[in-house]
Amino acid sequence: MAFFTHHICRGLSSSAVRHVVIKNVTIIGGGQMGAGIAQVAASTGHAVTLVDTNEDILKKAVKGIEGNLKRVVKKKFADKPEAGEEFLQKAMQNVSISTDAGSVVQGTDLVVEAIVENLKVKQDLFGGLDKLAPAHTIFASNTSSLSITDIASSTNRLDRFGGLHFFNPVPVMRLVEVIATSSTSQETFDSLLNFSKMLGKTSVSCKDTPGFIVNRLLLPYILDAVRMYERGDGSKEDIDIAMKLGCGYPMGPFELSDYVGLDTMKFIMDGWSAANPDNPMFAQSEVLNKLVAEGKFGKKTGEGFYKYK
Ligand SMILES: CCCCCCC[C@H](O)CC(=O)SCCNC(=O)CCNC(=O)[C@H](O)C(C)(C)COP(=O)([O-])OP(=O)([O-])OC[C@H]1O[C@@H](n2cnc3c(N)ncnc32)[C@H](O)[C@@H]1OP(=O)([O-])[O-]
Ligand SMILES: NC(=O)c1ccc[n+]([C@@H]2O[C@H](COP(=O)([O-])OP(=O)(O)OC[C@H]3O[C@@H](n4cnc5c(N)ncnc54)[C@H](O)[C@@H]3O)[C@@H](O)[C@H]2O)c1
Repeated sequence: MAFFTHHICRGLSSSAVRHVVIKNVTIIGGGQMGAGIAQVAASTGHAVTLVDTNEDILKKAVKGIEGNLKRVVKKKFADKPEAGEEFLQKAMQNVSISTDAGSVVQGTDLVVEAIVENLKVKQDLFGGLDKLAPAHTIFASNTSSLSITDIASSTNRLDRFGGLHFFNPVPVMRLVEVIATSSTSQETFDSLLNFSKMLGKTSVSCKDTPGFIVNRLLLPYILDAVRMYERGDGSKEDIDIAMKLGCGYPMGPFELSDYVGLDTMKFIMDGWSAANPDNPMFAQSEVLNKLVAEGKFGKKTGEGFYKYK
């Protein structure tokens, strides 16, 4: 069920803006991003269905969400344990899981996709859901690097399609990039901005340009660090220490790469390399290719640039 509200948008003087109030959210992809988005949406009162093709991943995601929320409750409700327990119960009741995206989108206001960073796979998913979701349902992708316009092209709801780019770990990082394509309607864009606000996030408005704002600047930095290491100009440990202590970053580029996932990083690089074959920045990285070929995807598999076991 969708609700429409009218409100006066700050900065737009007297123009009334309509937006869909998002109550029911379907999040597709139960990996690190999908689980994080589900946690935040459920704990801010949204009815969330988390979907993955793999049931074990969904069970692990729910366990992770519960564990994270217990930590939050312990800290935030230290002197009100009963209120904390109620908050936890409510949030967990807001989460359900499914392996069948097609059946759950029928009652949803918003689909947020956080599956593998591959254009064809995302297009296939959205193309199928477009035929099943109600007309009012907004589709959004959490892609790191792909064009929202390209992903949306598999659907007939270009006006109700945008980008919601969250940051890892979602419960901690305060930003959401809200991306409008040239076809995204103002109502859809305002609905996505409002949803981000409801999640307690700060949003920035982005055009559908490669990497939006953050990754357009972050990618060259991380890739330059990998090249520096490959040339032997610095050890990964020293590069990480240098950026943490020299720039005040919470993680160095290799720690951050392991945290993001080297499989995802390679998908991003390969995609940009295909689109920009003459740009040496996206040339194949031997080190990255080797780690990914060995299944060393970073923190999530227990080893990447560093070992976590
Ligand atoms: C080549 C391509 C490369 C580009 C890749 C792009 C990828 C993508 O598109 C964009 C990104 O996301 S870019 C990536 C953007 N991301 C970054 O840049 C991240 C950079 N790293 C950081 O900001 C920090 O190291 C962390 C926040 C991860 C950990 O903080 P710390 O101080 O070292 O350790 P701490 O003291 O343990 O934790 C502090 C608090 O956080 C809480 N918590 C932790 N993990 C949690 C989780 N999974 N869940 C929930 N909560 C979690 C914890 O409970 C604690 O809460 P409290 O209430 O204070 O008790
Ligand atoms: N990792 C990050 O730091 C980060 C940050 C921002 C955005 N992103 C983007 O978010 C997306 C997901 O990244 P992640 O790190 O959570 O990946 P992940 O590998 O942790 O999770 C992806 C999940 O999607 C599932 N999946 C794959 N195809 C599916 C399908 N057709 N239907 C349902 N589920 C499917 C997989 O089983 C897996 O559980 C990617 O587009 C990535 O670029 C990642």
